[in-house]
Amino acid sequence: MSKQEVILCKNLELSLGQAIEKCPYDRLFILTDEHTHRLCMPQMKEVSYLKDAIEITIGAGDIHKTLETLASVWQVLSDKGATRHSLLINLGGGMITDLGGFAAATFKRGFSYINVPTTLLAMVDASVGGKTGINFNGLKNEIGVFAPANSVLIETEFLRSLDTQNFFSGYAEMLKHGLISNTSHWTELLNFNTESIDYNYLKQLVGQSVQVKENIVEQDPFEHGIRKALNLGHTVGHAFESLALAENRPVLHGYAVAWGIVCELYLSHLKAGFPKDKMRQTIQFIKENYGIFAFDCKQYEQLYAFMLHDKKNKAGIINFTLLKDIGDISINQTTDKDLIFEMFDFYRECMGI
Ligand SMILES: NC(=O)c1ccc[n+]([C@@H]2O[C@H](COP(=O)([O-])OP(=O)(O)OC[C@H]3O[C@@H](n4cnc5c(N)ncnc54)[C@H](O)[C@@H]3O)[C@@H](O)[C@H]2O)c1
Ligand SMILES: O=C(O)C(=O)C[C@@H](O)[C@H](O)[C@H](O)COP(=O)(O)O
Ligand SMILES: [Zn+2]
Repeated sequence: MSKQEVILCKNLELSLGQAIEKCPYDRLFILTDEHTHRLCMPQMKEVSYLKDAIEITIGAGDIHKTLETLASVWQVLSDKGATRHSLLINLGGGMITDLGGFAAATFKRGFSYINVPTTLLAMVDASVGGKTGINFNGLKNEIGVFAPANSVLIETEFLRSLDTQNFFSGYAEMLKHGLISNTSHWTELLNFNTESIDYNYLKQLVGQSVQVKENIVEQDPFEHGIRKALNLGHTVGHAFESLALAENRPVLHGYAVAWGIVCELYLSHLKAGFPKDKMRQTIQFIKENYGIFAFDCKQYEQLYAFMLHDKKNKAGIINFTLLKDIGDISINQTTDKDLIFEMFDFYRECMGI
C-alpha cells in the first residue's frame, strides 16, 4: 500500500485544490450524508474545482452503512457515467469515509478518492489507513477492502458543529491512541477540558492522535501484526455494537470502543500485568463521560458469539490486543471462555449494573 498523504489543513480550499490536481479525473463526485450536506457542504462551495461535482447524499448514521446504501451510491455512479478515471470526495464522518471509500474501491474495480473527514472520529481514525467497508448480517465492517484514499484533508473547523456525543465518540479512539502510544499523550487526553473545548489545543491533539495511527499503518498496512494495536477495545466493543444493533438500541462506535477498553484493560491487567492505577484512571474517565451499556449474564453467550466473528481471529480462537503498560503492546493474545465471562462480570460490577 502506498504511503497516504494526510494533511492537517491551514487552508482547506488550497489543500483540496492541490489534492484534486494530483488526481486527474473525467467526472468528479462528492458524497455527503444528510447532515454533512447541510452543515459542511456550504464551506466546500468556495472551492472552484467543485463547481461541476455531482453530489450524492445518503442517510446519516451507522444504520445506513449497509449494502442497500452502497448499492444506491453505485447506482448514481453508474447512471452518471463514472469511470475508472473518476474521482470521489467523501465529506463526512467515518460512515461516509468507510462506505464511500468502499464504493470507490469497487466501482469498475476501483477509482481514486479523497477523504475530507468532518467528525473527530473520522479525523483521527476512520479517514486514514485504508480500511473501507460496510456492516452486514448484524456484524461490524463484515464486508470491505483495504483501499487508502489518495489524500486525507483534515480541517478541524468542521468540529465546531459536532454534538457532544459525537465528540466523545471520536475522543474514545483518541484515548485508544493514547493507551497504545505513550504516557504523556494519555495523560494529556485524560486532563483535556472537554467541558469547554479549546479548539486550537484540540487541533494539536488531533495532529498527535492521527500521527499515532499513521505510524502504525505505515509499518503494517494490512494488519498482519502491529496494526492489531489499533483494534484495542474493539474485540469486545464491536460485540457491544452488534448486540445493541440487534436489540434496536444502537450505540455510537466510539462509545462501544470505550466500554470495550474497560473490558480489555481488565484482561490486560490480569494477563499482561497492566498497572492497576492506570486501569482505574482510564475506567474512571470512561465512567464519567460515556455512561453505561447495560446487559445481564444471560447475554454473555450472545456477546461471546459476536466476538467469534472478530476479524483478528484464527481457527475460531478469539484474538485480543492487550497492553503490558501504556505503549507496551501485546498482540495475538488468547484466553478461555471463563475468563471472558469473568471480564463481563468485572465490567458490570465496575459500571454498577
Ligand atoms: N475505517 C476505519 O479505520 C475506521 C476507524 C474508526 C471507525 N470507523 C467507522 O466509522 C464509523 C463511525 O464514524 P463517525 O463517528 O464519524 O460516525 P458518522 O459518520 O455516522 O457521523 C456521526 C454523526 O455526525 C454527523 N456529522 C458529521 N460531521 C459533522 C459535523 N461537522 N457537524 C455536525 N454533525 C456532523 C453525521 O451526519 C452523523 O450524524 C463507524 O461505522 C465505524 O465502524 C472506521
Ligand atoms: O484502522 C484500524 O486498523 C482499526 O482497527 C481502527 C478501528 O478504530 C476501526 O474501528 C476499524 O474499522 C476496525 O476494523 P475491523 O477490522 O475490526 O472491522
Ligand atoms: Zn474504531
